[in-house]
Amino acid sequence: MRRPGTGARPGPVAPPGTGAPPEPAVPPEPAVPPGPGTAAAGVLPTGHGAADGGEPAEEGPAGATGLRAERVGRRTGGRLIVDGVTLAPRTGETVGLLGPNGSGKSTLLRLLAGVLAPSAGVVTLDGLPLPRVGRRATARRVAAVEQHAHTQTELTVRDVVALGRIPHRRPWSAASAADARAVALALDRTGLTDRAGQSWHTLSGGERQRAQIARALAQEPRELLLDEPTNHLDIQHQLDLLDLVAGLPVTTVIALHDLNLAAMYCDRLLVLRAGRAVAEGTPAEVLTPDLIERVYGVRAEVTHGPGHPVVRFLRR
Ligand SMILES: Nc1ncnc2c1ncn2[C@@H]1O[C@H](COP(=O)(O)OP(=O)(O)OP(=O)(O)O)[C@@H](O)[C@H]1O
Repeated sequence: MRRPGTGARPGPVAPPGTGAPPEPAVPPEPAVPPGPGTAAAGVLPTGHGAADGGEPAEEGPAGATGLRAERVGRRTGGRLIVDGVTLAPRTGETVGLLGPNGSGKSTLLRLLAGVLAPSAGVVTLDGLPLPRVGRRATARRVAAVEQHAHTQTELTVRDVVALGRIPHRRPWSAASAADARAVALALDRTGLTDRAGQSWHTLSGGERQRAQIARALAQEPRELLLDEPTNHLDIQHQLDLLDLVAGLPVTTVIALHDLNLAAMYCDRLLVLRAGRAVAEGTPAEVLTPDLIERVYGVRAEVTHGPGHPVVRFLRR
């Protein structure tokens, strides 16, 4: 991810690590059931199969790296809600997903995470379709934070963050010192260390959001999928969170509504409208008054200072 004003890219990708998308669901009703049957599934890492003990990870074709969506489509209720979208983030970059409400951003992220199965096209990890990668192996690579986490279970913040370690642990094994370190580091990076013992249910919306990010960090992913992660955050925490993500040596796909934050923090943008990709490129290439009016129906001025474009909306 780019740090605002620097244009700097992160270094090499971190060691494998993390996270867990659930086994891709199979049509006709493609939502994959949440993680291994626990009431905490709502806050579980997307897809990590705690119960699917260690299937060997298959190797993909040489040279194919990272998470890619190739011409993916998703039909739900007789309607194509994602339609032929290709997304191939380069290693270490941050791709912003933009588009109006209902344009398909969350659905695309869920397809990338393997939470939903595409009804057309394919999502691959290092060149292998996700179903062949297996959900546990995918979970060690890909962490996803959805918009609304929930759980019926009484969990502390530390418990929630520790869920991110499940893909790395052998079934039924106790947490290791490395697990404890990863959890402590994730809590620290998200400013939640002093909330670690607090009940999840008593957290504010913004604190829950940060706890979910901490859970994803504890997964130590190489690919991070974030669905409007700044939603509940005050401006300081928005910037802190995006700075944090910018400093991670991971490839990130992030759905954002704030065009200026997208311009500040993303290397590339993909704009969706009615499920289709309508623009892709750098923020300076994509964020034009014409595009903003066509996609959002809003007039805007765009100025190009050093670093990134700045969008100013005009009254109708
Ligand atoms: N399970 C479902 N059944 C029927 N329609 C669905 C289902 N899931 C999503 N949709 C529809 O698909 C479209 C895309 O939804 P999605 O949540 O991907 O959009 P989005 O771009 O993330 O929206 P927002 O910015 O409001 O979060 C919406 O019109 C939504 O109502």
